[in-house]
Amino acid sequence: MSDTPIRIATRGSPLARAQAEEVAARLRSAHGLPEEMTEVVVFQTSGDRIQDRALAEAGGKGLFTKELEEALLDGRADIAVHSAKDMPTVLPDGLVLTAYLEREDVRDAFLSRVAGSLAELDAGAVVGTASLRRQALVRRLRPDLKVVTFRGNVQTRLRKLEEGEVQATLLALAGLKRLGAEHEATGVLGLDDFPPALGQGAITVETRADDARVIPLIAAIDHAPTAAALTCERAFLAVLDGSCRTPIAGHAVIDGDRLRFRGLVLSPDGTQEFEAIAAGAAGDAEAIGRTAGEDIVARAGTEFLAALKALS
Ligand SMILES: NCc1[nH]cc(CCC(=O)O)c1CC(=O)O
Repeated sequence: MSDTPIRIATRGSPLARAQAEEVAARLRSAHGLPEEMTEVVVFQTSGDRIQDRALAEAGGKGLFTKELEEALLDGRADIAVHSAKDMPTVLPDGLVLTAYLEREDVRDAFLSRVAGSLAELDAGAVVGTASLRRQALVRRLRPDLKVVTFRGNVQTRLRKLEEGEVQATLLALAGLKRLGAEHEATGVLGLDDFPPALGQGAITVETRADDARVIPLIAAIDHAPTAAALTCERAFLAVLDGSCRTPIAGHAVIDGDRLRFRGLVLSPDGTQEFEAIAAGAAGDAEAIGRTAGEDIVARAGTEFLAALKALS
């Protein structure tokens, strides 16, 4: 191997940097590389610049990845580290997802200073979240709450919670854990009531498709069960993801060589939902996800899905 460092592109948020450092550390330990062989390079993305509106309004998917992918394509970086949840289902030509690290807890955390759980919030209490999935799931469980769009990094959100701007918010437990801020969670939401976003809790590594030096190095840190789960979830999303305005949730679980999947599409107000449950061999991950997506399209009808698109 040449002794040129592997340049690792990341966003600048504390969570993104922590994830990039984790990939760097795993790469060094998998291959016995010295510290100076990995170099984390920070890029600002549009998603980081836009702070005043819901991301779906600003263009949705791709906002956290585009600038990192441009850096890969023009050779300013060798790999890009992303939250799998933020990855569009279609990548630019010439780029591939080469590895997934072992998945963290996929569940959402409930954070509040005034209630121990979503069920304990007073009627009319304000819940802040920018995620259409979380908005729809909250409304489905508690139509009496007031749901508002709420952005910013974890620190900003905690401050707004402290100042009483909202009575509760929801965040991925995985992100809190990676930031060493798990203690900020008031509680953890159950998977039945609160299925995660496709890809939640998983870190993925993107490379150039023709990078013969880096691809074998990255492949060594891939976690096969996580990769199978994510292949299923991304296939499901690819069928349904006509619009980033679609509240959509789902989760594949690998148990030995078996895969179980549950996917859900909701109306934004949480009153309508379409669920698909599927299982099969882990080796058929992609087909299971795709079939589950097609099953929902068939039942929900293009009309329901088109109505969601029309919202954007
Ligand atoms: N959309 C932002 C984003 N992308 C990934 C995570 C958390 C970490 C993960 O799911 O792996 C978050 C923040 C959140 O949803 O709380």
